[in-house]
Amino acid sequence: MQAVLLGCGGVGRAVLRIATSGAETSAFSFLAVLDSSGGIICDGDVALVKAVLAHKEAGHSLASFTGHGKQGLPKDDVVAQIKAQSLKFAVIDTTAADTVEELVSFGASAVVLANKKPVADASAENYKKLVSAATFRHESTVGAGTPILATVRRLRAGLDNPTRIEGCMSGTLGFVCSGLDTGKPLSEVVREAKALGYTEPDPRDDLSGTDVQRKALILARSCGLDHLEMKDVPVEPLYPPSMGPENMDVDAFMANLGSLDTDMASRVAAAKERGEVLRYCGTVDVAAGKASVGLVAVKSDSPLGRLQGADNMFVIHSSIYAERPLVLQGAGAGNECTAIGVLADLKEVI
Ligand SMILES: NC(=O)C1=CN([C@@H]2O[C@H](COP(=O)(O)OP(=O)(O)OC[C@H]3O[C@@H](n4cnc5c(N)ncnc54)[C@H](OP(=O)(O)O)[C@@H]3O)[C@@H](O)[C@H]2O)C=CC1
Ligand SMILES: N[C@@H](CC=O)C(=O)O
Repeated sequence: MQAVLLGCGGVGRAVLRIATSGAETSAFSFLAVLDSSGGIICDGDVALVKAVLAHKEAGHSLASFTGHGKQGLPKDDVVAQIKAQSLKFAVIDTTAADTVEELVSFGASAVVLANKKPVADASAENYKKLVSAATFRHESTVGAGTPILATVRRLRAGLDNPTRIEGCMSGTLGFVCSGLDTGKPLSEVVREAKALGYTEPDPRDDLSGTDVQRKALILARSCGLDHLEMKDVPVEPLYPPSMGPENMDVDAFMANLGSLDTDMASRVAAAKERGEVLRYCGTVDVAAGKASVGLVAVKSDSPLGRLQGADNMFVIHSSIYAERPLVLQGAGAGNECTAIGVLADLKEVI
């Protein structure tokens, strides 16, 4: 089965780079690649996919691509050509857009997501439809390549349903919080996280807690709490409403970040006096049917307090893992580790 890649930004390009490098280029075959401008029908031609990747890496849009006898097409034309071929294919979503209807309209046999929005922003009813419409994998939506959803799936398959999962689920906020521990200002660590490809395209998705809220909801739904929706997961933003998307664009937000430095530094200093550090945590209480996320102070020498950089940590409690929980720790953000999760999902569904 071939794959249609929707989205060719940091993560999408890493997917193409890894899939087309090394000896195993035949393991993954791309039918088409699309960005926000349009797309290219690749029909499994690895040399063409590499040329498309180079074109995107040079900062161009796919609509402007020409080469290998192909040229960029409007998205509707790409979709029409894919449908005309009547092939079985998987669609991979590495956009950060609201793609739920688009995904269903592709008529793919399988759906693989790095994009959280189709699963988390969907109503409980649409979530159930999406999950049942095609073979469905979304490992990279939580923990990037760290296999938390596969772990939950395996526990549930073995009838050891998680009762509670808590931990740090944001690479950006992990990086930010451990940077604050070292005395760096908030504005500096957020800029670093953005440059490293950890943040969402709009870093406010991270700093508002919304990205963690989405992950906690996805995790909750994967634990069987599929009645929960975003509004049911309380969240704590790290910036005031005056800096929200309705009041300024991303560049203005980044330029204004320094105004948050002093307040955050005093919260960090107050925690330090108690031997604590700040961590942005999420909790899914399966037994109580609830999930929540927010900034908490934890002991510096606790497992969450010792977490560094963009690592995530998930502490899973279940009947079997009651006395000593199952702990999963690993990179929680980054284009390459996310792409690995996407490719592993793709391998499972093709
Ligand atoms: N970075 C990370 O560590 C992780 C990211 N993710 C998720 O992966 C997704 C991608 O992140 P990232 O690569 O950093 O984002 P980018 O902004 O770098 O890339 C997004 C891509 O999607 C394209 N795009 C936007 N809208 C559409 C659309 N409607 N149809 C087709 N293509 C579209 C953009 O097109 P154009 O190039 O024309 O702008 C761009 O190529 C996000 O949803 C993020 O939450 C998940 C786990 C970890
Ligand atoms: N912006 C997200 C990327 C992965 O989901 C994060 O920082 O965790």
